[in-house]
Amino acid sequence: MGPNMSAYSSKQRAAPKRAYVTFLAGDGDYWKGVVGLAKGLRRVRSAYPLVVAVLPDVPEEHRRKLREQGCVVREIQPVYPPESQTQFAMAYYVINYSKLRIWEFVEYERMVYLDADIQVYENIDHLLDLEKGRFYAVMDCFCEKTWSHTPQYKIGYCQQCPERVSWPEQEQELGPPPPPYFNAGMFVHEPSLGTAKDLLDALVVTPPTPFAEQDFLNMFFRDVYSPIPPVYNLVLAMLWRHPDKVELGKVKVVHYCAAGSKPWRYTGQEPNMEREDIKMLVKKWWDVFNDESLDYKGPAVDGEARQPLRQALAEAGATKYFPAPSAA
Ligand SMILES: O=c1ccn([C@@H]2O[C@H](COP(=O)(O)OP(=O)(O)O[C@H]3O[C@H](CO)[C@H](O)[C@H](O)[C@H]3O)[C@@H](O)[C@H]2O)c(=O)[nH]1
Ligand SMILES: O[C@H]1[C@H](O)[C@@H](O)[C@H](O)[C@@H](O)[C@H]1O
Ligand SMILES: [Mn+2]
Repeated sequence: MGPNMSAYSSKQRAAPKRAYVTFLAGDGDYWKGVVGLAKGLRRVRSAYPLVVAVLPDVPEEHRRKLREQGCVVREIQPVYPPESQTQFAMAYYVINYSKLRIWEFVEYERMVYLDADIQVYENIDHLLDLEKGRFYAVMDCFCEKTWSHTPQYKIGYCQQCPERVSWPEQEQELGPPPPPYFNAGMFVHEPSLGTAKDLLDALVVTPPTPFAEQDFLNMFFRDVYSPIPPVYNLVLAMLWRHPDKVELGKVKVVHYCAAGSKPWRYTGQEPNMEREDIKMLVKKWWDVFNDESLDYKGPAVDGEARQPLRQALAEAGATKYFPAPSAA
């Protein structure tokens, strides 16, 4: 190796490796979300690449579309929920729990995770400079019907406006007020094989609950969770549930998670979807997706990264915690 080459590699080693990461499962249309996100990150001149953790069921044709947009495609193995309770909701849990694999991406020191139904409208690279050792994410809203199984919803309590209905102090059955709860569509995390192992160890003894990995991550990171402002993950229901808490002009990241709001499936038929702000945000997403000037023009991105961590995992004796599925 010549002197230039070694200088280059030591420089590479010195630079902290950072990236955005999203997740893709299945042969449906979520790849459109990932392409939109890749172009959105380019539009705001993010300094870091977008890694896509793909499950084995993502067809090659879709992986190619992602590489053509400059994404780093990394195949991950599915994470299965603990046995029993799972049967009819199996696919849902496998999809969501598999997100936990991103803690295995230890060639990156720090990552911002973003769901595929998220778009970034202003640069958020500074999130990667936050103090390490904490888990950063935006607090969720409990007001939509998706929350109807919870005591919060039943008494009309939402952490976004605790003053509306305060948590009953006296009532024994509800217990203490719930700790701050984040939406897991966006968060800042530090990959680590130790944490990856702890997550999977905890998962096998945790019965699945309705919000799957979101509930699980909320439990797991409860003591290190630091809320960040809602502009980093606008959960769309905030627009009609807590309009006083949203300044739409300042929002940096939009999460198209409300029922009927995925831009690539939008019909305008579902409740609240006829709102002008929603129509504007859906159009804004399409404008980025369709903007050819945002297509990737850099050097061809290599085929699948060869999973350098497989070796590391084996050395750490961790493979038994990430078993290959028997058959599904
Ligand atoms: O068929 C699918 C379904 C999901 N996904 C990936 O999984 C992510 C999560 O799914 P959704 O965005 O459709 O779901 P929500 O935004 O309603 O999900 C919320 O609740 C989920 C669990 O209920 C997760 O916690 C998720 O992170 C949180 O934002 C998607 O963005 C996408 O990245 C796929 O790739 N293919
Ligand atoms: O992750 C879920 C999901 O995105 C729902 O659509 C939303 O109503 C919830 O608040 C959120 O926790
Ligand atoms: Mn989502």
